[in-house]
Amino acid sequence: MGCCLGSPRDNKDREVQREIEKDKAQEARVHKLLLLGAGGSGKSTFFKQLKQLHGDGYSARDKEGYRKQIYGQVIESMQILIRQCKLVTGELSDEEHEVDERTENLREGIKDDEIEQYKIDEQFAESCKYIQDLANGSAVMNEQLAGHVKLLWTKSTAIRKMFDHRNKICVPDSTQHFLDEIDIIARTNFDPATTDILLVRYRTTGMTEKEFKINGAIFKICDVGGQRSERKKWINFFDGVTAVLFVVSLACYDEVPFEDVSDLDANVELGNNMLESIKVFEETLAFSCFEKTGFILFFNKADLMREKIKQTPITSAFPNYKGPQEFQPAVDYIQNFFIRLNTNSERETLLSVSLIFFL
Ligand SMILES: Nc1nc2c(ncn2[C@@H]2O[C@H](COP(=O)(O)OP(=O)(O)OP(=O)(O)O)[C@@H](O)[C@H]2O)c(=O)[nH]1
Ligand SMILES: [Mg+2]
Repeated sequence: MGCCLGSPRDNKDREVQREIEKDKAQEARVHKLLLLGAGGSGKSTFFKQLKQLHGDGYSARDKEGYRKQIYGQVIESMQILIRQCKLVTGELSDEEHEVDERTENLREGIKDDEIEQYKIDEQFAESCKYIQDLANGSAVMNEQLAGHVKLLWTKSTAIRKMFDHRNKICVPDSTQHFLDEIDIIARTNFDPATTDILLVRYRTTGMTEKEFKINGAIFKICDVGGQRSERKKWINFFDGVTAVLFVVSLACYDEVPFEDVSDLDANVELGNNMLESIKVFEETLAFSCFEKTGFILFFNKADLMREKIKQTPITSAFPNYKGPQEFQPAVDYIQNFFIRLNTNSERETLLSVSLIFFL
């Protein structure tokens, strides 16, 4: 036997060692980027955009999932709009009313002599009942349902008026897009377009990861849920993170957090999504495992903010802001506010980027 030939066992060990080293080298080449941010800030939308631009696009299975999410959003939004109209006009039974006690702040935004305008006309009673009777979490669509949705959306002034308060009742901005297109959505062969896929609102649970090759470098991007209950799981994904991509919605400064509307045990003290976002950012910066981790801040939903600032000043979240209620100075203020929250000089400089949205 030649001296350089080892036993089969030695050979096997060497092979395993080689495999481990190969894996390590491969891992070292992969940059793990963790998408963090409060619920609804736009993490999954960014992830979907990457999938479209740098991944293999959306499979038939993905599209089937998005189709259901769109049906779910249409139904849930309509149920909320009907329910809130009934709440403000005092038409809910005592039992139902109790559940919705926390949305009383909505009443503050409506003058007493305007309340009657939120009463859904009797002619829409059947449509309201049909939609309200659908089980929680329904994600179905058919001609009859689409007919009821369309009738309420196009003919009921109360529903339209309630939609104007969507920031307080957790109806996503993008619901308008889907309600306007209800005829297309209801077709049996409805094939969601890229815009539909990017606009659909679906609260992430758990974590989704995917590798992307961008300009020769390999990035593993991890998308997690940002709702309060989801944030408790974040720590499980902190291993080996190259950088945190922290997403902030510029348009959330007048929105009530989802949990403050839906969770009876929630601490509603904050009551504002921008303050929630600031709190989450501060908490994330404070994790000891991120002491030397680079942070990239993404300021998102600039298109919505540009419109919103014409009506609503940012002082609802930033009472010390003294600048003009105009897009650019307000955005500069918000970006600086976040950047200054990083007091750790050892951490790589925060980079502030505005996401360019797809529309
Ligand atoms: N108009 C507009 N809508 C946006 C933009 N970014 C995200 N959205 C919409 O905002 C909603 C919430 O976005 P998501 O990506 O689901 O938010 P998220 O951070 O993943 O939320 P969670 O999964 O709950 O943590 C979706 O309906 C998106 O289509 C934007 O730049 N402009
Ligand atoms: Mg998400």
